[in-house]
Amino acid sequence: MAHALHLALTGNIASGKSTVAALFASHGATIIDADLLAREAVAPGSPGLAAVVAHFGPAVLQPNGTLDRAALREQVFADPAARDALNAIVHPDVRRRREVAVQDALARGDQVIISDIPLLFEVGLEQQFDGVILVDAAPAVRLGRLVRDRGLSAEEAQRMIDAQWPSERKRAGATWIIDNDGPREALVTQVAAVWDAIERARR
Ligand SMILES: CC(C)(COP(=O)(O)OP(=O)(O)OC[C@H]1O[C@@H](n2cnc3c(N)ncnc32)[C@H](O)[C@@H]1O)[C@@H](O)C(=O)NCCC(=O)NCCS
Ligand SMILES: Nc1ncnc2c1ncn2[C@@H]1O[C@H](COP(=O)(O)OP(=O)(O)OP(=O)(O)O)[C@@H](O)[C@H]1O
Repeated sequence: MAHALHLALTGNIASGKSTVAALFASHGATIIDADLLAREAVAPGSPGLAAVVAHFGPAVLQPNGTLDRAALREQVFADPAARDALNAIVHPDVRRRREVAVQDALARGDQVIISDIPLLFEVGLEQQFDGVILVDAAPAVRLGRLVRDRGLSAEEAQRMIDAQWPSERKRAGATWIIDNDGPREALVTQVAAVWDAIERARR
């Protein structure tokens, strides 16, 4: 009988994970997005936000009480110790939220659950999944997207790229690899091929 699978989707910043996740969703996958869970963990009024302000100071708050993401980003990508401190505040909560979301999906009878986890390998979570889908693109391509689509300076974009493992190391640990250096259209066929392989693995 077919059984449910819980897969991880990962890839370095601006590789195209969210774009690929949307394509998997159109095939029927349930997507659990760690970046979204990380935002919930520091929502206004949350203990997570209070912990961030206690550590980083009130300068990371906007006048309306929400997190000033750009201000925090500048601090954490300039300093590995600051990044570790932020990760230690946010990651345990993200993990709890993901476990709840996975249990909810399984209880609904969802058959293909894909957790989008940017830092899967850095954090060492890859063994917890039935398979790992890696989205990859060359650093220069990703840098271009960060500058073009997110309005970052080249220096800040490079610091974010440098805060993650090089993709060679991630490719070695992936079950399936989707290359996204080319046009968006090239993703459709690659995602369909991985989806077929997932369906075969469920049987
Ligand atoms: C530093 C923050 C405030 C910057 O917010 P911003 O809106 O600019 O970016 P966003 O959250 O959309 O993240 C964009 C990408 O940055 C990269 N990134 C984010 N945090 C980290 C980190 N701690 N280490 C390495 N890369 C990271 C990921 O590739 C992520 O997809 C935010 O990224 C954050 O709270 N990070 C800590 C939580 C975390 O680790 N998130 C990543 C997955 S759980
Ligand atoms: N093949 C492509 N060609 C051009 N632009 C692309 C392509 N794939 C994705 N993009 C764009 O690049 C940016 C990053 O893509 P996306 O948000 O899917 O990546 P991500 O890996 O989820 O990023 P992040 O790590 O920042 O969350 C987006 O603006 C997206 O529209």
